Amino acid sequence: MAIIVTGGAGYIGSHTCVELLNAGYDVVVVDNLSNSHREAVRRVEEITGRKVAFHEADLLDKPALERVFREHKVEAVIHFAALKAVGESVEMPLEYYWNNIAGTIQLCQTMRQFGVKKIVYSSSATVYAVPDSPRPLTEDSPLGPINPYGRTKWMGELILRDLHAADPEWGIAVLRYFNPVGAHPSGRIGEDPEGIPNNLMPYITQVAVGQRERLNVFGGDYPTPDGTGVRDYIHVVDLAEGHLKALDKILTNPGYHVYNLGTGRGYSVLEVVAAFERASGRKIPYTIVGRRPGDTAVCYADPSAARDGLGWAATRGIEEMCADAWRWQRQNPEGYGNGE
Ligand SMILES: NC(=O)c1ccc[n+]([C@@H]2O[C@H](COP(=O)([O-])OP(=O)(O)OC[C@H]3O[C@@H](n4cnc5c(N)ncnc54)[C@H](O)[C@@H]3O)[C@@H](O)[C@H]2O)c1
Ligand SMILES: O=c1ccn([C@@H]2O[C@H](COP(=O)(O)OP(=O)(O)O[C@H]3O[C@H](CO)[C@@H](O)[C@H](O)[C@H]3O)[C@@H](O)[C@H]2O)c(=O)[nH]1
Repeated sequence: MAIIVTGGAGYIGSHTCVELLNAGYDVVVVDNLSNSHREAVRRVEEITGRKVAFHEADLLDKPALERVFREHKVEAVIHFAALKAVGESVEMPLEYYWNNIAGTIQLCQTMRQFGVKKIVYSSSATVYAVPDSPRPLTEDSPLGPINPYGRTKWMGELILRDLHAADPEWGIAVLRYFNPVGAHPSGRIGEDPEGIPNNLMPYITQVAVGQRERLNVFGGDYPTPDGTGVRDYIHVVDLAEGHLKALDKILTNPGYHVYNLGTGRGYSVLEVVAAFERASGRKIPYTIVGRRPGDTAVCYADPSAARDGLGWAATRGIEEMCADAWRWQRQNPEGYGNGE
């Protein structure tokens, strides 16, 4: 029996494939490589010493998806495939709704057709409404994403909830990630953003390696201890392990489950910069500039539902996140390169 990983060539998907293979699962990756490289899957095989069944296919290509389900005996699906750039989603809402929503619907239709009713879904802390005052977000905090990308993640959740209400045989785990960072400790797989990174950690690592001159810190006047934004950074390997726990859960206990995956601890931008400097021995020059539109002051998880419901808690701290992000960047200054 195999697990289909959609988006398995991507950042979080590739790390999850490593954990699945190490735990003995057979892994089938479905990815259109729109934001990833075939090389990532080869390196997953190298790290684990196991083979991955790779299908270069788009979730919107129904016959291709059916071929995958026909070829493999599929037990469950972990669904990472999505477009994820907030700014781009504002410019291209139709592409985002089409890819993320139509892709999810078509995947679920095909699953139903082949009698596969277990799915782990990648959601995001971005589905939460901005709280009036900083407090840890629990799964029943008010929802209200403020950009098209966030709305696609939220709509995906609603579709899955309705699916479970209509057919309770479905086992669904919705995982709301906070801020995934870091890389596999081997330094062989990691985050490989195209162009100028939007996110803090890849920007910092590119400054450290000399590809960018200095970091712009977006806002120094937030109501936080040092004035910079606070986020709940989570090591991507902790996140990957959370997916295995979620898979165990739905394989043994159908239902509709929602869990935050975060550490419960927030770090400011300047705290991350300081931790990275300690981990890398490199100085990160920075300038404090204006706030980035759409950013909130503070965002961190209450991770207790995942602890109680999945027996999962993040174990890797900020130093390890920085050390692993740095090793990946240093060993792969061009990411996976310009190849496939
Ligand atoms: N990285 C984050 O900060 C973050 C935070 C919260 C949630 N998420 C969610 O986690 C998931 C994985 O994110 P990631 O950071 O690994 O992104 P990523 O871009 O590295 O991975 C997504 C993968 O999906 C593939 N893909 C996209 N559309 C596809 C389609 N229609 N058919 C087949 N493949 C397709 C891409 O080629 C890519 O390999 C996404 O659903 C994202 O929304 C990410
Ligand atoms: O060059 C940069 C980049 C970021 N930041 C700050 O660093 C923090 C983290 O920013 P970033 O890494 O972009 O993460 P978020 O803005 O928290 O958004 C991420 O986390 C959300 C919640 O999971 C997801 O929805 C988004 O897709 C994902 O980009 C924020 O305070 C930013 O203002 C900077 O100061 N300079």
